[in-house]
Amino acid sequence: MAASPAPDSPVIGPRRALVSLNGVSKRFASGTLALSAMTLDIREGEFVSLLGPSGCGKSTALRLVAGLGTPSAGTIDWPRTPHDAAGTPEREIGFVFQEPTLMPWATVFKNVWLPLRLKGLSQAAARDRVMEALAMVGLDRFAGAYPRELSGGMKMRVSIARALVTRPRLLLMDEPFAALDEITRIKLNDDLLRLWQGQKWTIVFVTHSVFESVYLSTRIVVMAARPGRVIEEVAVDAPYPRGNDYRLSAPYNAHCRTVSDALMRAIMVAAESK
Ligand SMILES: Nc1ncnc2c1ncn2[C@@H]1O[C@H](COP(=O)(O)OP(=O)(O)OP(=O)(O)O)[C@@H](O)[C@H]1O
Repeated sequence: MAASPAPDSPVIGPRRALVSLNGVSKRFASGTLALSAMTLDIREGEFVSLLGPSGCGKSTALRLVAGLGTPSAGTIDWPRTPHDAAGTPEREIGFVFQEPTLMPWATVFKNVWLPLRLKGLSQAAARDRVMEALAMVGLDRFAGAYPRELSGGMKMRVSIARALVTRPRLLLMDEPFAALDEITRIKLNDDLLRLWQGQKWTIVFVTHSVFESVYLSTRIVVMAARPGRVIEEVAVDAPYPRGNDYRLSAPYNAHCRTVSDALMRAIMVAAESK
């Protein structure tokens, strides 16, 4: 079975909640109950994946955590984050979408500068941080390039750099690698883990892939649809750093089987509630 986590592994690291969802539901104006009574603590340093079939509310949950919309019921609490005078938490988040959504007319540098520019930082004042973010994703030599000159994987790296440039504590990633080919995806999975370990972020990662979730995560939240809800949680106790040996190991396969079984149960529960 799985080896014990290393002493400094995030699996057994600090356990304080950075953000807590308490009975969060979301019903859209169309009447769709996208999320029903979701309760989940995201603890500092965790890599949590939300896994489930299409329509189970993964993106809705992520968007609510980002403050892009409000819950219809329940609360999202940031117990360790300062709040402004109106009581709004000063979320320090970065958001990465499935599409890189880069400005085609702007250089890589200017794309990554955007969040700092919106905060009022001039190009000169932002330069060091933009270059630092580009170096993190291995693209500092491409600061002057335009998106059309980049491969799909490079565009996604730029999108990640743009999310990192504000130095967020929480990185929210909505199926960021789903549109990439297998080899690029494996490479970006490895790079993301390396960055996560180095920078000690907290990550919430939405995916459809059992294999990707087991490779990356400390914990996997399996969700079902109609209505969107949490069905099971699976802790992945394999130590980091994880690499190709882990991908080919018996513990990895065992975790994939456990998570795959949970996903099948989620699909069946949703089918019964049709
Ligand atoms: N703005 C909206 N207005 C109305 N319904 C919505 C809206 N956004 C999402 N939904 C519905 O809410 C449900 C959950 O959607 P959501 O996108 O969160 O699921 P998901 O698990 O992320 O799906 P996928 O994996 O396909 O991206 C779906 O039935 C979807 O059609």
